[in-house]
Amino acid sequence: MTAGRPAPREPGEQGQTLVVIGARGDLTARLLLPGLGGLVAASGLTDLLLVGSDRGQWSDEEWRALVARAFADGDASGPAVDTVVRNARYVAADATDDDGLHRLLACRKGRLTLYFPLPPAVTVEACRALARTGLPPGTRLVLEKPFGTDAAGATALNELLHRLVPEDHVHRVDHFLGMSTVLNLLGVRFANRVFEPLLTAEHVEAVDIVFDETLGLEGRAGFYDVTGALRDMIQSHLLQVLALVAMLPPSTLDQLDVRDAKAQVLRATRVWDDRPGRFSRRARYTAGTVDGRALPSYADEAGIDPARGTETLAEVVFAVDTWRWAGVPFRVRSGKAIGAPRQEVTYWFKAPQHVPRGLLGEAVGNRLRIGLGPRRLQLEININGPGDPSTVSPVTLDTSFGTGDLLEYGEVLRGVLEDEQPLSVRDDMSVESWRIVEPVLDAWREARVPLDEYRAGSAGPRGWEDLVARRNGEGTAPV
Ligand SMILES: O=P(O)(O)OC[C@H]1O[C@@H](O)[C@H](O)[C@@H](O)[C@@H]1O
Repeated sequence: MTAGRPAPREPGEQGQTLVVIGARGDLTARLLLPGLGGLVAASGLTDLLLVGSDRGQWSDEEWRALVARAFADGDASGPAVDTVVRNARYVAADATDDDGLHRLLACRKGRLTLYFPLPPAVTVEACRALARTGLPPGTRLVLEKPFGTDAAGATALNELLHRLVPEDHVHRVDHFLGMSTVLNLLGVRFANRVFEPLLTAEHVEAVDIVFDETLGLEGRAGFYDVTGALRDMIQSHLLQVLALVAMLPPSTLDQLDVRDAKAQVLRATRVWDDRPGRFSRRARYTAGTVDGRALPSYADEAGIDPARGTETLAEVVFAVDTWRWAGVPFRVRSGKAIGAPRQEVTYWFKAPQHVPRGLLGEAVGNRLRIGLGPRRLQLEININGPGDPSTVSPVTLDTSFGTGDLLEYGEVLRGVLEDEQPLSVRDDMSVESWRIVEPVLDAWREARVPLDEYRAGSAGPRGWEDLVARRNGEGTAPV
């Protein structure tokens, strides 16, 4: 998506420094560095100083060994990769403390990018400390979700960030926006005359955005138990996907055009009928087996407070109040520890308005399914099968997407290092996403929606076989 052009520089700048604050955290080794390794290998980026920083004492050698392992995990090799590993440095520092920050800032060469793969409260503390110490001109800040914990928190965080750097130097990372299939939504929708004119309320009955996973808690109790599926997945990644699924065709792929089009969708999005008590569901898993792995009940996982009632599966129906989508339910769901999980966007087309009398068989409404994993596109249509030519039955046209050259984090980091922002979440969107889900969080806090249960490895709670359907604002029958 990005053009591969060199990032603009401040006068006199040479090279760039990427400081990963929280370098010894899980996300750094598992996702960030493998993605960065692929990017370094693909772009031949040798003038990058990669600085790891964390509270604990560590040597440069220990950091370099971690970087080398993670780059190898991302299948990255070659001279540029070796150079970046060889030059990498580690600085022991507490990023919420002025002395630590001074030590960190002193090691930079060229343009500075500070990456915070940290919990929101620590990121805020670090930004407050940066506001005291000051930042070299041209510094870029990179944040991981969640961006605040509610709309007021996101607004306050944005104000704090804007005291440090202008908005166009802030990258709010959402790695779903680096997924090749998510990026493919743009190609599928806007490069095909046969799809885009039909993706409107006139022809589409409902849109589903589902991202269920086999993964359970995976040792992330500290983060997940105060977050839950609604905040972890729907408020962030899936509302970003919804914006791409529903946005008007942008004039160009420039960040301004794409982000304006997405922001317009988010501003128009609200819980269906403004009734979160009715148009949302939540559940959590009990003990079971997923992919041959035995999982304990969520409530029995180490570090969990069962009384908190955190959901591991959430479903919400949204309306997008625009001419194009008026009356079309967007059913968004994400769950953990789901057997045979679905990860896809589905446009459900209305039935044909007239099927000629005499045509036999069952003409089903067409479906366009865009797989987020596995990456494929399926179009369900009606044709006549073998035998009577006037008898129709459904068939599926099925094709795979090409994979991207880079891992998701590599794609996102390319935007960061090349100073392009179409894949990052703009300040206004970070607040809108909270505004959209807050009525659901309130309804759940007030116990207006029961917390259901489902066995780990099952498809979800009994009675949830179909997504919540919303027709004329009533009923729970499938569309
Ligand atoms: O499938 P991916 O790329 O790992 O993305 C899903 C993950 O996305 C993360 O942002 C969530 O915090 C995780 O809970 C989730 O498992």
